[in-house]
Amino acid sequence: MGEASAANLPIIDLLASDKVSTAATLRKACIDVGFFYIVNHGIDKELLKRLFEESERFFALPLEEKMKLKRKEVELTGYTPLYSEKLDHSLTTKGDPKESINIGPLHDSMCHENQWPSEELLPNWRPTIEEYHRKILSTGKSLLSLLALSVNLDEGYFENLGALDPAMPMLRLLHYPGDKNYHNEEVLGASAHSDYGMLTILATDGVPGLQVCREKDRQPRIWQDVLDIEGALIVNIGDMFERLTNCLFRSTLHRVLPRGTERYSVALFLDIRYDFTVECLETCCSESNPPRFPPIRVIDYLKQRFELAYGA
Ligand SMILES: O=C(O)CCC(=O)C(=O)O
Ligand SMILES: [Fe+2]
Repeated sequence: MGEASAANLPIIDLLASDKVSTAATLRKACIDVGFFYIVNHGIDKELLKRLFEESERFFALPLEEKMKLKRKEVELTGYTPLYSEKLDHSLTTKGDPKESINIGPLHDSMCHENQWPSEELLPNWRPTIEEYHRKILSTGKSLLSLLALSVNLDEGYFENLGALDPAMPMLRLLHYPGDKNYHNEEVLGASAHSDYGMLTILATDGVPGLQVCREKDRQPRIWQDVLDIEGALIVNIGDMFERLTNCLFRSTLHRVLPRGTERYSVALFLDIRYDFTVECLETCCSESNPPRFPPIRVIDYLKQRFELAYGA
């Protein structure tokens, strides 16, 4: 595996005063690569530090403790042990060398029942995770307003439609233990995939590994490193948003390449109300560019995707 070049992703300032110009930069970023950094995102350094400390504490628990929170067959929430998930179904390897825990929406939800480690073992875990969950959801909602602007819709478009009532945020804490077989092309921390939902906001501990491939159909694939920028979070457009924009915005292929170093990351996968029907945005289609996909309910779409990933 040769050295990869840096992806040099654009930076979006969420507090910039000129929203129109920010939306234009965002539009270009989403059309070009579907990946970008955000700064002034409302999450302070101190919270991120606590979040990563709690994440380390959880993954350091004995497997037996973690397995008490194991993701149940029909649920998306809970703990997924090493090698249980394979993001690239074309691979013949046994699964990705990573473990994770998913925490679903904090509001009452019929769809997801959250499982928390015992307070005795990890007293600060739940309050820290809940604080981050709430704040990053709020960041995600600001970003959705900006994305609406960037496709020439009203800032309040998704909110006014009721699509965020409630929004469906899924927080995922990930741990890559640092695989000894990292020289093997097939053993990747997270194999090549695009994300399913609307958008993903990622915080990492700064350990490199994330890579993007701008042209998924080109062979051989060219991978670029997404380097850490102090204070910035990484955002990517998911397949559902790509679908909403009739493929104007890109849901870009990415992967995590293990470098033999332990790595932690926390991803927020933001989705809209599950019973909502997604169809092409009116500003993204025309007579000469008709919708490429039929309308589909969010829940039906996500189910299809998760069944493939978990081999359910
Ligand atoms: O850990 C990372 O940096 C990325 C994880 C990821 O792409 C995912 O879980 O979808
Ligand atoms: Fe991903």
